[in-house]
Amino acid sequence: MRFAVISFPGSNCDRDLYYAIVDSLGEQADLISYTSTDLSKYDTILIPGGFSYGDYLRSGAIAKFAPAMKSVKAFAASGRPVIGICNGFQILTEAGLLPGTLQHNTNISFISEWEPLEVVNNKTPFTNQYQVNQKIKLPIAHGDGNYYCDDDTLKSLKQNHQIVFKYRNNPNGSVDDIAGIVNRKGNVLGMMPHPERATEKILGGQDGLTLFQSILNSIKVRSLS
Ligand SMILES: NC(=O)CC[C@H](N)C(=O)O
Repeated sequence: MRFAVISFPGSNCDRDLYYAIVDSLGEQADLISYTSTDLSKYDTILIPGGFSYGDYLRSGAIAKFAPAMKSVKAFAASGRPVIGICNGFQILTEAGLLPGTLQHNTNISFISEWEPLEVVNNKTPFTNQYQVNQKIKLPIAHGDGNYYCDDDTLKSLKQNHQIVFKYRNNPNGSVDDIAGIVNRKGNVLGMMPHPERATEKILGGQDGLTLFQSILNSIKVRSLS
């Protein structure tokens, strides 16, 4: 299984993701540049956290124009898994691959802490190894994590079971306590918490490793069918 981690100017969680895949999960990964356009040898694309282009204009607003993003869109359209974590989630909403947007946290502060979450939907390629309603704990580290969408979008997110993770103690003002969503097809995930920072006990918890194991499982199941 081969994962691509796309580094943008200002990404700072790309190495954490690489480490999580190679050392914690035991699979192959490449750190690739935002200028790369050939994603053909990868099974999953990971868009890491950080401050791409210094968060100028809005978080993720400039990264959406990076050459790699055209290929990410084609990759997503083919039904293969794409994950955006934190700034990666912001990039995916800006690129139109996920609905809604990420606003400043309601307290206008950068929040860095471990956060209790609930797995709302375990029928996705990213969560199939969790139990439904499982309580987990992952770190967050963001200033713009306040997920917003209009009422119609929220209604359709609920109807299509696109809400995947919820905060149990909403830290940033996100509508409906949303911490992570998938697209309608279910193959693109965006989430503000950092699973890559919770893949070993020594890091404070392993609840993030289950997410990467879920992807492995879904790719294996797909290749058998
Ligand atoms: N850890 C991150 O990815 C930070 C995301 C983002 N730039 C913010 O502060 O909101």
